[in-house]
Amino acid sequence: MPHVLLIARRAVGHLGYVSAVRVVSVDGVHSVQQWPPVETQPPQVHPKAPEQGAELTSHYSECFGCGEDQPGGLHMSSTIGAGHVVHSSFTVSAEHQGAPGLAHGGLLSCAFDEALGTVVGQLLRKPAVTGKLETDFRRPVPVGSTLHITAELDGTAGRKVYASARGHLGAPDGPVAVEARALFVVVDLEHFTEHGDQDALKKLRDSAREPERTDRWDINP
Ligand SMILES: CCCCC/C=C\C/C=C\C/C=C\C/C=C\CCCC(=O)SCCNC(=O)CCNC(=O)[C@H](O)C(C)(C)COP(=O)(O)OP(=O)(O)OC[C@H]1O[C@@H](n2cnc3c(N)ncnc32)[C@H](O)[C@@H]1OP(=O)(O)O
Repeated sequence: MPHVLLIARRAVGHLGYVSAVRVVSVDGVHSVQQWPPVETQPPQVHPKAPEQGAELTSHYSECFGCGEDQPGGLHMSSTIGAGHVVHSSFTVSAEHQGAPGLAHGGLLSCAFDEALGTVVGQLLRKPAVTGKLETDFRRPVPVGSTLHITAELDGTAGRKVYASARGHLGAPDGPVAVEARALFVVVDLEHFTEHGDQDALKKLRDSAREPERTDRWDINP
């Protein structure tokens, strides 16, 4: 029976290097995993990042994770927490099932991609994409339940940004049902202009210029 135990989160040395050490035991064979997997610098929150308590609006109205104009999306909402943290919530509906009455694991991973991308994008205010996403499913997540996800910036190494998240079932202090870790890679805006859809990019730029949306990230400053 696989078993994972989070045993330490510590600051090391004058650089403030943050590391979590996980002992993973599979069929009695133990291995130690370090997170972040490389030496990192403490994340530098952008001076224009939203303040603690700010309720975030969608970064893109057609985003599958948070967009209000995406009927089949997850419709997640997020709030800035203390330090390097964002709190997000995701309510599982019948459209998200994988087994009768239970959330599909891939959709849960998607919710964590969104929560982790939000903490990276909103606090660093740099364009970044998911390079790697790892998810641990600890408990079944029933339809109708809400996952309260706390995502945290763990450190940066050049263009690499490491973040991790825990999803509590039913309440912010409920049992942990899902955990995830991700590597995001900071990219130039050309990543989106070269590979993305031009009409959709124009829509995003136009909405970012709306006066009431000055809280939005400067996609094209
Ligand atoms: C997506 C929406 C963005 C819209 C922006 C608008 C507003 C933002 C504001 C707020 C944001 C709010 C919310 C965001 C919510 C959700 C976010 C969802 C994010 C996604 O869902 S996004 C879609 C899925 N995502 C992709 O579509 C990426 C496809 N991919 C690529 O585009 C390239 O693959 C890329 C760019 C990743 C790297 O390519 P590259 O050529 O630029 O750089 P390179 O390969 O050199 O990697 C540099 C260093 O990362 C290491 N590295 C890379 N990948 C690794 C891996 N898998 N494992 C271990 N290490 C890895 C290398 O080993 C090297 O490390 P080192 O520097 O040490 O050598």
